[in-house]
Amino acid sequence: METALIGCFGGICLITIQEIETKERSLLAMKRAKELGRPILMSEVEKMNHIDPLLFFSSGNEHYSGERFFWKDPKDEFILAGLGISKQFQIDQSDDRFGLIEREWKEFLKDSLISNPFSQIGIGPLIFGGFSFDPYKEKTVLWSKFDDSLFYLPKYLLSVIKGQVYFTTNFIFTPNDDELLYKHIIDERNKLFQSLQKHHHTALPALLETKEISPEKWKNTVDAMVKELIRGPLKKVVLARELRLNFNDLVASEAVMQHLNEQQHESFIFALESSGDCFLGASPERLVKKNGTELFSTCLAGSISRGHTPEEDRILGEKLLSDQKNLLEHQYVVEMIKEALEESCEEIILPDKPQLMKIRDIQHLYTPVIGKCSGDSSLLHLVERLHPTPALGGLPKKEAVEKIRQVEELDRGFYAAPVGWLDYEGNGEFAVAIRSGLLQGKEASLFAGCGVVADSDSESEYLETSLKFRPMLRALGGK
Ligand SMILES: C=C(O[C@@H]1C=C(C(=O)O)C=C[C@H]1O)C(=O)O
Ligand SMILES: [Mg+2]
Repeated sequence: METALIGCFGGICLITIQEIETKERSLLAMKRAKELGRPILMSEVEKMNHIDPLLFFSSGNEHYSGERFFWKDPKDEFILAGLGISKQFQIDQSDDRFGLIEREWKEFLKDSLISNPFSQIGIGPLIFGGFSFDPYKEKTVLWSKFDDSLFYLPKYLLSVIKGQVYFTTNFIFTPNDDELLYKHIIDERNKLFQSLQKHHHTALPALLETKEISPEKWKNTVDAMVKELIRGPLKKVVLARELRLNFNDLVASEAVMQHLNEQQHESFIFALESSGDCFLGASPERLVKKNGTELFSTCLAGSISRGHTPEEDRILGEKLLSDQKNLLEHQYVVEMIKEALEESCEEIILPDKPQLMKIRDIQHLYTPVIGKCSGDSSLLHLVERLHPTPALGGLPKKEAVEKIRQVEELDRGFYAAPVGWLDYEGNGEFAVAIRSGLLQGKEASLFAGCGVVADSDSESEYLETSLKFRPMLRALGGK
């Protein structure tokens, strides 16, 4: 769509054809809201010149602080940055939280006016958010700003897809709104564009203290778990722990995002703000992506450190590829993901042996999965079937989650759970929120876990979790 200028005088552009269309559409949306007696969404997509998505995210620090999200895929081909909350979707403890989010989103989209002339997924109205790992785990104050399921439709969405920039504005008209709302939104949007001209650079405060939460107790829990796994019937349980960090000033999410973006090229980079806190991370693990009838998932489990030299690194990789304990840890994940996807897929492509995924601080066993599903398969239903895979929960799934609920000291919140987006056409992508942390003012919590099997040794599992803290720790100025 062209943004044709009708009149520009002395650098001030008065009105565009696009604005006239927007105004007409907004009058229609207001009329519809009054007739139907409920809120109506009007969403518009425009093509833009290049805007740095992190700059866009940062530019929201004044007016949209606490209402921002960010998402980038490992290939840098798909980036989303959202500012402001047009509509929030949240659900507390429920057995049907995935289905409820999906139904509420579909219901909300009914009768909406969407102007999107581009055939591209990830533009136009979409919700971004995540789920807690286990809604039945006793809540602590740590995650008080996040509900068990929390998504929002942003007011403004920047999508950078294979270098092309799209800008979506989402307006909601209620039966009581009049033209003033339209004017207000246009003013607000103009202010947002003006703020993009400014340079936003936020430095990180100094890290004063890094505290491991009960490491000895954690190792004892792993030892006890190993004994239980030897007895059966549980085969694998993932146990996680926490680091708590203190800084001399407030930690701005954009400063951490900047570092993650520079330091973690091979990962999904995500951030979700909620009421002043921010959950963010750099995860190498895709849970599921849906693009039309194509599905993509990842089996990722089994880990070893990187070498100091290329030769040492190669030897470590070879060792991982033939290590029975790690291969078993991985195989459990492959079997479960295959079974979960088979229900919705006509065809699944899955290599019979894992390969290596090498990322900055660690290498993993990795099996990519591709599936072909029927067109009406729902992404959130797939997320529900998959979460948690034995890479984050264990095997059997239900018993492992119950065991974690019972023995793990940590309140996982959104850690190790699905985080991602769902658009108005049912396409989207979810990553597993690992290598992540929660920013809370002058403090932060980091999370890391590992797959415990009958063959596990608590000291090496402890060291494995230490490697997994590194990406977030480095991004926060620690070692
Ligand atoms: C649980 C985490 O990572 C998961 C556990 C792995 C393992 O135990 O080998 C490997 C990759 C992830 O699926 C984490 O990073 O916190
Ligand atoms: Mg492991």
